[in-house]
Amino acid sequence: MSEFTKTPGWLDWYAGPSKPRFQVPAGAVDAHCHVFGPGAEFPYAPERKYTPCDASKHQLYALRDHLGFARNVVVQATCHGADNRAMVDALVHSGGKARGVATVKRSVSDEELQAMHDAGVRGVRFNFVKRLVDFTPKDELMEIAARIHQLGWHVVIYFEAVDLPELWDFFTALPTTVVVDHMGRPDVSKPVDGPEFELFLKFMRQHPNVWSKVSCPERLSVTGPKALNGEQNAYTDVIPFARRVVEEFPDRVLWGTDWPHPNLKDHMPDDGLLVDFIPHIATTPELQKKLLVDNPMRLYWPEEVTVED
Ligand SMILES: O=C(O)c1cc(C(=O)O)oc(=O)c1
Repeated sequence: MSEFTKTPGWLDWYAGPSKPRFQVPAGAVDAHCHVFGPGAEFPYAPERKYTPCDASKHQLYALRDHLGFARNVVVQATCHGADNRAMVDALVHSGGKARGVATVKRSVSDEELQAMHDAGVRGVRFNFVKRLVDFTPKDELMEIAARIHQLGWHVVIYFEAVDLPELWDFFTALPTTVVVDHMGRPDVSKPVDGPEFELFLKFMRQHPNVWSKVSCPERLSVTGPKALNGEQNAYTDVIPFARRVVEEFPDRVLWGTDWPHPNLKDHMPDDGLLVDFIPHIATTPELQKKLLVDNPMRLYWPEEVTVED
């Protein structure tokens, strides 16, 4: 038994998800998901802002198989702080089918970085969402970015759309590939061609090293409908935003389930129905293959990608 008590109101991940109607292409990668603990084996960090339910690597890999994915990218969840043991353990037990994104502090040693590299870590995550993490000075983050750049890793950034103007100079100074979580969390009640989302598109347009995950419609949607009870047209208000990014930057987009969906307050989606959301935002087989196979393979398993002339 874990000694941890879940945050009040915590929603557990959806047990018994439906089988997706949309069949993902062969070799598809769920490029954004997490493990939580289990807390008894990998304790949650003292500085965490929430205490989740457990969500183990075995449960994650069972979901991968059920949904038809071939691989995962396991992103360090903030409830584990900079203690990457649960994430690294998941990579090590994936049979080479998972790579990871870590959270590190300035004090991390070169040996620790190399050990994480050997386990399959290929990026670090910088989080600017105030409800999730305490502030880290930008000079510390820039120092980390310079170090992990030498390992060929990239930086994943998580921020809210309203904070992009203030973070712009820092983001555009990063020396690595930069991957934005969940499209920079647009307010989808605002127009897709309005100034806020236009700034995000400009960020990607002007900086070819910037990629975006077109994930988390369940987090961004205001009007729904929710991916529950067989709903095949879920989260319609998010579709124009995600489709816009996929169509303008087809070679720089990634998709992930975000399982086990930390901090959802309203509902917990059926992950099978989340997969059925994909063809609404990547509308052709070509776009789907780039989103789900070619792009994540290029970023996370480049040694397996053969370059075509
Ligand atoms: O919006 C969130 O609450 C959230 C949290 C985390 C995390 O705690 O790592 O990761 C995500 O991708 C999203």
